[in-house]
Amino acid sequence: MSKMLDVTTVERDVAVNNVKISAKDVQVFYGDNHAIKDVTVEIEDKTVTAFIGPSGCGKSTFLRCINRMNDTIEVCRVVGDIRIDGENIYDPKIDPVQLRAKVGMVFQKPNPFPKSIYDNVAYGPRIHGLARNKAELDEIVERSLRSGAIWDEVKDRLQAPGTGLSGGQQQRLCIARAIATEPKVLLMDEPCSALDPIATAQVEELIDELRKSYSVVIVTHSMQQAARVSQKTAFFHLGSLVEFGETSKIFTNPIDPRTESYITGRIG
Ligand SMILES: Nc1ncnc2c1ncn2[C@@H]1O[C@H](COP(=O)(O)OP(=O)(O)OP(=O)(O)O)[C@@H](O)[C@H]1O
Repeated sequence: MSKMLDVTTVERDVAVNNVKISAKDVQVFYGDNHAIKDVTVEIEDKTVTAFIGPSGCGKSTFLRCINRMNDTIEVCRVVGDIRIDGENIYDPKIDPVQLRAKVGMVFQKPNPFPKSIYDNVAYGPRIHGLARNKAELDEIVERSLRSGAIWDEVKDRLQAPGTGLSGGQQQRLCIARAIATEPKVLLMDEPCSALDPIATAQVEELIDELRKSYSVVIVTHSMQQAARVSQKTAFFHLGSLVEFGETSKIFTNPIDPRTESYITGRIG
C-alpha cells in the first residue's frame, strides 16, 4: 500500500513539476568509502543541469548512478531510489543495457568506435532494432548527425573512420551516437575538457540546442561553462549535495557558505 502511494506521489510530481529524474536518499559506497551521502534531488526535463564541486566530491559518481554505469565497478554499491519518468531504474526487471540506450552518456575524452562515421551512429539503433530496413537506418543516422551538429561536416565521408575526425568533431559524433537510440536523458561527464576553445563553444551551442528535446546533465569543472550552458546547478561537496537551484541564483546569491567559498575560488 505504501509503495502504491509512493508511486502515485512520484507520478503526480512528474506531471506537475516537469521532473524527469528523481533521486531520493541516494548513498554510494566504494568498499568502505562513502562517496555519495544522502542525495535527494529532482532534475527537470528540457533543462540543462550542471553538477559542480571540488575534485573528488562525487559529481561523476552521482552522474553514473543515473544510467547504472556504477554497476560495472565491482566495489561500488548504490543505495536509495532513483526514478526516471517515475520508474525505478534499479528495479531488478530493468535491463541496464536497455536503460543506457535511454540514458545516453558522453565522456570526457571523445571515444568513437574504431568504425566508420556511419557505423558509429548506426550501432545503437542496430542492436536495439530501431530500424526495419536500410532506408530507415540511413534516416536515423542522418537525423542524429544533424542533431549532433556535425552532418554538414561529414555527409560526404560517412564511410570514413570516426577516429579520423578532429577532437571536437569526434565529441559531436559521440553525442550523435548517444542521440541515435532516442534517449530521454543525456549525461555528459566533462564533455569539453579535452577540447580547444572553438570546439568547446560548438559543443556548448549544441548542448543548448539539445535542451529543447532532452534532460541534459553535465559535470563540469568550469564555472563559466556551468553559467553559460545550464539553467539549474547542483553544488556537491565531500559527497553531499550542498545546494541545488537556479544557476543564476547559485552563482550570484548562494545560500550555503560552502557554495559561496567554491564559486569565489576559496575552496576547490
Ligand atoms: N572506480 C572507483 N573506485 C573506487 N573509488 C572511486 C572510484 N571512482 C571514484 N571513487 C571515489 O569516489 C569519490 C568521488 O569521486 P568522483 O570521481 O565521483 O568525484 P568527482 O567530483 O567527479 O571528481 P573529479 O572532479 O576529480 O572528477 C572519491 O573519493 C573517489 O576516490
